[in-house]
This record gives sequence, C-alpha cells and structure tokens, in this order.
Amino acid sequence: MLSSSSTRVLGPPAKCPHSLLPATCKLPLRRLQPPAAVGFSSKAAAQKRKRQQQRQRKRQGKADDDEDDAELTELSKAQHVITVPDFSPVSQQLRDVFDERFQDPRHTTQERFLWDYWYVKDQYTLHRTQASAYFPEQLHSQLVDALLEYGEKQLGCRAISPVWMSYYIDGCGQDLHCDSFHGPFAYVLSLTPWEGRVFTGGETQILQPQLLGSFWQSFSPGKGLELTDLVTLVEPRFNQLTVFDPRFPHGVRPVAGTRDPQKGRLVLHGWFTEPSPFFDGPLPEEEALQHLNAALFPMFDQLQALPQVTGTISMQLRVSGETGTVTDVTFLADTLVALPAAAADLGLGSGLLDSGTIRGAVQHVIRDSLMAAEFPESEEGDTVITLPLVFE
Ligand SMILES: O=C(O)CCC(=O)C(=O)O
Ligand SMILES: [Fe+2]
Repeated sequence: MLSSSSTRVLGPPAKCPHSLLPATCKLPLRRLQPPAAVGFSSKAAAQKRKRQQQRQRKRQGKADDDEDDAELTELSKAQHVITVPDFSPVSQQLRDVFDERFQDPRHTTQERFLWDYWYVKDQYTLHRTQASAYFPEQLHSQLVDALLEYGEKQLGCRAISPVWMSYYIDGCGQDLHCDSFHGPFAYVLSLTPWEGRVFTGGETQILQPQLLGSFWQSFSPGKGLELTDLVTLVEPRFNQLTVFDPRFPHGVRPVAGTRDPQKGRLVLHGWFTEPSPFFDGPLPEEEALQHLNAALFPMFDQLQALPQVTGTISMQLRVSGETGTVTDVTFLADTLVALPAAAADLGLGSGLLDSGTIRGAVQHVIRDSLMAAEFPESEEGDTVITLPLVFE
C-alpha cells in the first residue's frame, strides 16, 4: 500500500553536494539498527547458540536439519549492483515530455529555463534539474510511486530523496565519488535510448569489490589489469533501473560525440532512504512491529558475538494468518561486507575468516531468529514484511 508520494520524498541531508530542496515531511523513523557488531565468536559461544536454536526449533516442532557446516554457508550472495530492465511504463511518458520541450530550440517556453549546469572542477559536469519541478505533478507522482513501491518491497526502504534528472552531452561526466550518506542504495533510471546512441561513454562505472578488500590477496604481478577488470560498467539502457551500493567508488564515464540534449545521456537518479520495516497485509503495523522487535533484540545480541560486517541486508518474511508463525524468510537485497581483518586482529583462526563464512554466519543468525518470531493470528490472511537491517 502506498500513501501519497509527497510524504515519502525526503529532502537531501545537509552535507549533500546536490542540496537544493528544503526537507519535506518525514515518516517517523523506526529504523531497526543493530549496534555495530564487535567481538568474535568463540567455538563455545557458537555451540551454545546452536543448542539454543535447536531447543527453540524443537519447541516449535520444526525439524532439526542444520548441520554444522551448513550453518556457515552463505544464504544469499552480496549484490552491489542490481539491474531491473523494463522498470516502468512511466519512463516513456517522461521521455516524451523531455523530447517535446527540446523539440524546437527556437520556441521559447518557461520550461526551457529549468536547467542547472552543474560544474565542479575535476568532479561533476552535467546539466541537472529536479524531476518535481520539471514534470507535470501527476506524472511525477507516478514516477515516485513506482520507485517507492520498488524500494519498499525489494529493499525495505520507505522513502526516496528528491529525484534528479540529468542530461550529459559532450564533455559531461562524473568522476569517482562515494555518496552513501544519502541512503543505503543509489539508483539510476535511464531515459536514454541506448541502442541507437551516437555518443561514447555514459556508462555508470563502479569499482569492483575485489579492489576494496582483498586486492593484494588476489593480485598477480604477472597478469595485467584493464578497465573492465577494475570497474563494473553498467550501460544505462532505456527504462532500466540500476540500483547500487553508493559506498563503492563510482562515476559516469565521460560522454563524447553529441551536443544535442535529445541525443545525449538522460537519466533520473537519486537514493532510496529510510530503511525501516514495511508491512503488507492485515496485521496492524504497530502490533506487528512489537512482535518483530521481540525477535530482533535477542538476535542483535547474537550478532554482537560475530565478526563485524557493514552494509544493509533486507529480508522478506511471510507471516501465516492462520498460525501467526513465520513460514518463509527470503533474502532480497544484500550489500553486507565482512571485515575479516577485524576478526583476525581478535585472534580468530584463519579458517573462519573468509568473508563468505562471516556473511554466512550472520545470515544464519538472522534467518533463524526471524523464523522463530511469533505474531498474532489473523483471519484475513498472511502478512508480508520487508525488513532491512543496517550494519554500520
Ligand atoms: O548517473 C549515474 O550513473 C550515477 C549518478 C551518481 O552517481 C550521482 O548522481 O551521484
Ligand atoms: Fe553517486
């Protein structure tokens, strides 16, 4: 269920280099944020936890099918870039408005003066505007609703920052930067007819994960590396939504080959913000939240005992209306990065230290804790909860 889009678009934080609009109405913040996990898991602590979980599962009549090794296997893979082709039919309508306004360069209308040439030496060169100022209100609301629906259901983010629209012609681009202070996920929705383009460049480029943690472990002096070994290039295909982890250094490859705005790179971009649980179904939100919290507090204690991870992981829980139990937990978005070095400093054995094992241990604690949550029954059917957890 989506409420009016205007209440879910949040103004940029003070330190935002894109700052422009005053902050609009905020939803009450109910972010469930575990304290940064510190310490390490001793074998005894892990065994105790396992015994507790076994008892819990027995009490619930669930089969005890977890093997020791399985408990450390990753339940989802980290995804620092997600692409969603054919995102929404609204993209074509937005593109049509842009084309109509640029159609006749000799015809002067008010809307032609809505653009800001944003130039920060050696960093940002592009033409930008706010989608809310540029598009008719109803069309803008449709765009915001489509983004919010994706954010709520797939990421557990309940708001977005004001949507930017930018076009890139000859000489435009963005140099490497990180902008995670806006929110845990950045997005780019392309309005560029990519196939027939006349320019070069224009891909979103994102540094690859192996450069940021374990570069020297995988480095081989006898093997050369080139651009595509170092960065992930994401082509902004028309109507593709690209969602990425803005903690990764990223930018836009310089565009060259056209000075015509209609033939350049055109994108809508911004951030998904306000990670907090989203409830879809008959359970009243406040009540469901209380029951969720009851399962989360012991989980945070268990997570404290594991090596540190940072990032966001979002889960979908299905709560049975008939029994009030959780029948399914699936992982949706996952940008968790393990910090094995922190665990090594704490003297953990090397076998436990690879990032997959740490991520796996964290995911198992999360899944098992959520499967053990109990909610009120509801005759009106199941409730689906999207739950994001932010590790800082
Ligand atoms: O347009 C893109 O591909 C990336 C945009 C971006 O990183 C930003 O606006 O901060
Ligand atoms: Fe960015």
